[in-house]
Amino acid sequence: MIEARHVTKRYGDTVAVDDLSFSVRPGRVTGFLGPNGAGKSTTLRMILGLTAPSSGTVTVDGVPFAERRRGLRHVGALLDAQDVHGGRTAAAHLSALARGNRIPRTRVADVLEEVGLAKAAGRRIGGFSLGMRQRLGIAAALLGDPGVLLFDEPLNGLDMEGVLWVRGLFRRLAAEGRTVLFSSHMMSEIEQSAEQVLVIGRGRLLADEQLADLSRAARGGSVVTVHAADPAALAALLTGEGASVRPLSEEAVEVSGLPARRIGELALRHGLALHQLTTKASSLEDAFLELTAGSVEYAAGDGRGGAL
Ligand SMILES: Nc1ncnc2c1ncn2[C@@H]1O[C@H](COP(=O)(O)OP(=O)(O)OP(=O)(O)O)[C@@H](O)[C@H]1O
Repeated sequence: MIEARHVTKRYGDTVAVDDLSFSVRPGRVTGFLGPNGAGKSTTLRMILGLTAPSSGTVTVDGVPFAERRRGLRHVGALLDAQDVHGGRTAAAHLSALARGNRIPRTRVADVLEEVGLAKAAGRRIGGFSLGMRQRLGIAAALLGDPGVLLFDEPLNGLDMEGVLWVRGLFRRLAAEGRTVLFSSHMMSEIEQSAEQVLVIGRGRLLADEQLADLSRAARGGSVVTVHAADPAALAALLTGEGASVRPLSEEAVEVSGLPARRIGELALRHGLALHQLTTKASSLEDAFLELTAGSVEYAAGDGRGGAL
């Protein structure tokens, strides 16, 4: 369990993290979502004790992480895949980490196999692609068989096969009862991989919800385009049911406030022929943009954009 309580981090005049409180529970994958500069990396660094909060507390299983000896056995993390010694081989890099944390050497071969780098064990990291470095970073996080895992933008640089592999790995780690937290600035990545989502913007918590709830809320706000034989009659019917209806053409209307299924059922009951029903896609992305747009408004006037 990771717990942040009223955590604030200031860099001079910049408030990178602003009174943030949340809990990340074991047994499920939690996505940490926010636009560039929202404060995700700073928060992850504070969880790991690499950056001290200006105020507030962050604990892992009740204890500030910096107070734990042999930390890798408790928390595994991938922060920056590029931050490795290029002259070392993959195996030497992991062996050094294992030594420093009193982790059995046999784990090195195990984790290299796990991330698909067994054949590259003896190659220098300097020649690794970004995707290979991400895999090596994930191997380092897994090395101590920790109960808590943190990943900063773990899907960067991975090809489709790599992305699918990471998703499967996260699900398995969570199913084993571990706490898994990963950051991304893309709702689409979170949507495919996480069950719980923490959304931050400008260092503030904007949402802490199960993805299914966020999805339901977003769907409630979705828009359905309906092509019908008699759009005027359909508009009158749906307006009477509380929907907002906007004509699009002679054949089509745009409906908000009712899901496609209900529109279809109402039309059937009143003998109105429908030719097409289309719910506007990527409504979760819209929900995210709406949430973070509010955070930009909150901090308007300092000249920094909040766009993705
Ligand atoms: N060491 C530092 N010194 C000064 N400002 C910093 C430092 N680290 C982060 N910041 C500032 O804090 C804010 C949050 O940055 P952070 O890197 O945590 O965001 P992020 O959500 O991880 O963004 P990204 O997705 O771009 O990595 C930014 O305005 C950033 O410029």
